[in-house]
Amino acid sequence: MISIDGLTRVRGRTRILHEVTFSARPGRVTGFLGPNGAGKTSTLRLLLGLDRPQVGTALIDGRPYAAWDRPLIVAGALLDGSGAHRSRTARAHLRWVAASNGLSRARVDQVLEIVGLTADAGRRAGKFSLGMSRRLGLATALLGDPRVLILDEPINGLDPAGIRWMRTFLRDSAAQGRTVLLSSHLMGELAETADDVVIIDGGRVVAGGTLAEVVARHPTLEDAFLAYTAGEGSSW
Ligand SMILES: Nc1ncnc2c1ncn2[C@@H]1O[C@H](COP(=O)(O)OP(=O)(O)OP(=O)(O)O)[C@@H](O)[C@H]1O
Repeated sequence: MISIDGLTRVRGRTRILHEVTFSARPGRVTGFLGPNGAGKTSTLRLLLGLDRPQVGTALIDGRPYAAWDRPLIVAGALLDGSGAHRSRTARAHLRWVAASNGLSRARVDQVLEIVGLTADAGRRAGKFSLGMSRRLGLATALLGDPRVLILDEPINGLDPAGIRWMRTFLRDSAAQGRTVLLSSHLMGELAETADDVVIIDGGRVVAGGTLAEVVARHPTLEDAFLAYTAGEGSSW
């Protein structure tokens, strides 16, 4: 369970998040949507303890992420890139992260298999394509078999087969009882994947609920999104 309550973050003189409040529940995929610069990544960084809010709390299963002893078991995160040093092979990177969290080498081979990188495990991360880097980042997130997944634009850089694979993977993860929170600005993709939707614009939550509640009287999620963000043509 992810519980975000009253998050406010100021950078310099700009308030980039204003009392952001929402939750993401186990067994469900929650889509976190917003135009460019709306505050999605900023919210996810606060949730992962990479930045600190001036006001508010962001909890994973009742505690801040950084307060968990073995965080990889609680939550797996995919932000920008793979997180691997360019000169490290995919397998060496995963073994290093696994060791730091007391996880086995056997688990490294499992996650390589899950994300389809077994054949490339001996290649250096710096030689990976964008899609392969995303897969390696996801493999890292999955190392601890976490009950919560936090993914920033997970399908960026994936080819059509990879997008389909990711969709199925996220749905299966939720079906197994995991909490899945993913940010995106790809409406069609989210309409296929998300159970719940939160829309943020200008650092404020402007809509939230089940997919059906958020779409409501609008023909599609994209129409609802553009109406909530008053974004017809402004940021696309
Ligand atoms: N390092 C930074 N320094 C100053 N301002 C920042 C920084 N990172 C983000 N911001 C500002 O915070 C606001 C929210 O940015 P954020 O990256 O969270 O948006 P986003 O919804 O993830 O956007 P996108 O869809 O473009 O990735 C923007 O106004 C941005 O300019």
